[in-house]
Amino acid sequence: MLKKGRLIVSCQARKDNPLHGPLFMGAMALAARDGGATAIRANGVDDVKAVKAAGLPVIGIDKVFDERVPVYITPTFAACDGLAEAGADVIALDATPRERIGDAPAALIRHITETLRLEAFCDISTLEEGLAAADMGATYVATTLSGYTDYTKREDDAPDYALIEALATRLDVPVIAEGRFSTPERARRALDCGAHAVVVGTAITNPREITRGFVSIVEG
Ligand SMILES: CC(=O)N[C@H](C=O)[C@@H](O)[C@H](O)[C@H](O)COP(=O)(O)O
Repeated sequence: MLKKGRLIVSCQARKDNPLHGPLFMGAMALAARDGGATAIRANGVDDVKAVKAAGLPVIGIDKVFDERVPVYITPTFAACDGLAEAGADVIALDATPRERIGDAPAALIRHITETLRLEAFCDISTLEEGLAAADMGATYVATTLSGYTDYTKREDDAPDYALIEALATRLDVPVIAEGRFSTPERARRALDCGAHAVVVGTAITNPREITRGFVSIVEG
């Protein structure tokens, strides 16, 4: 079980990011551990193996992009199996009912919890999706996709505090806050809204985006 009231750090860098790859993501995980993170979220088999060296629980995902469908976070049994073999302790998946090439969320959750005997971390974007994920056997329900599905896209960059509160009120399974926690104050507020733990990525592990944020304010 991921510890309550703690910070989880997401160490991810896409191919176009100069920090892409297990060498840098492994180092990010060590830095996050030394800074007090309780767990690490990482993408892909190579990065999951690398971040394991930090000795913290790892939430593994495997982003598989296919332009025909919107779902890309751990869409198949094969992706789950690869992450389990790489040493993930928890597997995160897209648990929205959107069109996908791959396996249905309910089947993936069963595969993770019953066959692989790991924890299933369900990324959702609405209250209804969170309730459905819990019914399907989610170990955790996370707000990761709020603002990223067609029907939740919004202009502002604020985290979805109302969703955290609504989920925490309705669910017995732990609710994890993830997405757009760009300051320590925002992350703290997630816990005050009832989140079990909060995941922070960009604001801690993406120096390119952090630099962009400084440049836009310093240089106007
Ligand atoms: C929507 C989507 O694909 N989110 C991804 C999920 O793994 C990552 O790109 C995010 O960086 C992560 O959720 C952490 O969020 P933030 O970087 O805002 O702290």
